[in-house]
Amino acid sequence: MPVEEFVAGWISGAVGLVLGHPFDTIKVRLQTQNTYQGIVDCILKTYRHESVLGFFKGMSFPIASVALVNSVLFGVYSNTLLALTATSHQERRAQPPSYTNIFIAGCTGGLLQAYCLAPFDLIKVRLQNQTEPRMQIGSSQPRYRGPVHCAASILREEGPQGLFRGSWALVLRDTPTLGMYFVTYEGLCRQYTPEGQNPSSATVLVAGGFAGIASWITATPFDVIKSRMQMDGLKGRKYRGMLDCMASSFQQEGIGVFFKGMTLNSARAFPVNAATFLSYEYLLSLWR
Ligand SMILES: C[N+](C)(C)CCCC[C@H](N)C(=O)O
Repeated sequence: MPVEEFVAGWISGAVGLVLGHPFDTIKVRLQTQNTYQGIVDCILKTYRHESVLGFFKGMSFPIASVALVNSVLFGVYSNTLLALTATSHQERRAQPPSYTNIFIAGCTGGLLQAYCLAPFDLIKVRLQNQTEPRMQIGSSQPRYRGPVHCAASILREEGPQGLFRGSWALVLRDTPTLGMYFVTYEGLCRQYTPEGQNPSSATVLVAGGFAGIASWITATPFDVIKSRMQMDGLKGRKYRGMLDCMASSFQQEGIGVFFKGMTLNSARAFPVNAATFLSYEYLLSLWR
C-alpha cells in the first residue's frame, strides 16, 4: 500500500472533518447544555462569546485520529466481507455480496472503530464544551488547556477507564448504524449503476452523502446519551450508568431529548461522507 495514497486518504478525510466540525460543535453543545434556545441561538452565542475560533474547539485530536479510525472502519469492513463472501473489493462489482453480509461486515467495522474512537471522541466533546473565550487576559481560564492536557487530566482525575467514559453508548451508536451506512451506500450505488460497471463519481458522492444522513439519523438517540455520559465525571457523577442517563434525560426533558442535534448531524453528514466515499473509491481504483 503506497504511502502517498494513505496520506491522501487521511487528508481528504481531514478536509471533510474540518468542513463538518462547526456543525459538530453546535450539536454537542445543544445535546449537553441546556442554556441554548436552539441552533441559531447557539451559533450566535458561540460567535459573540468566542468568535469563529469557538466553532473549531476540539478539532485537532479528531484530525490526528481520523486516519486510524477510518482505516479500521473500512479495513475491517472489507476484510469481513472477504471472509464472508471470498471476494475482494475489485471482484465485488461482478459478484455483489448480499445485503445481509454487507450489514454484518459494516457492524463489525463499526464495533471495532467505536473502540478506537472512544478516547479521541471523549476529548473532543470535553473541549467543545468549554465555552470560555480563548486567550483573553483576565477572563476565567478554561479547565483544559488543550487535547494533551485534557487527556492527562482525565487520566489523573478519572483513571484510565475515564478515557472510555461513554464508550458503551458509542458502541451501541455505531455498531448497527454503520451496518446501515454500508447497506445504504451499496444499495444506492447499485440502483444508479448499470450492472457490472463502477459507479460514477456523482453516484458515489450522492450515495455516500445519503448513507451518512441515514446512519446519523438513526444514530442520534445514542449520540445524545454518549455525549452526556462523556461529560459526566467532569463535575462529579450525575448518572449511575447509561440506563440511568437515558431514564433521567427522558424524565426531565421528554422524548425530544433523544433527537437533539439531529438536524445538525444530518447537515454535517452529507458533505463529510460524500467526501469520504469519493476518496475511498478513488484510492481503490488507483491501486487496481
Ligand atoms: C455511525 N455514525 C453515524 C454514528 C457515524 C458514521 C461515521 C461516518 C463518518 N466518519 C462521519 O463522521 O460522519
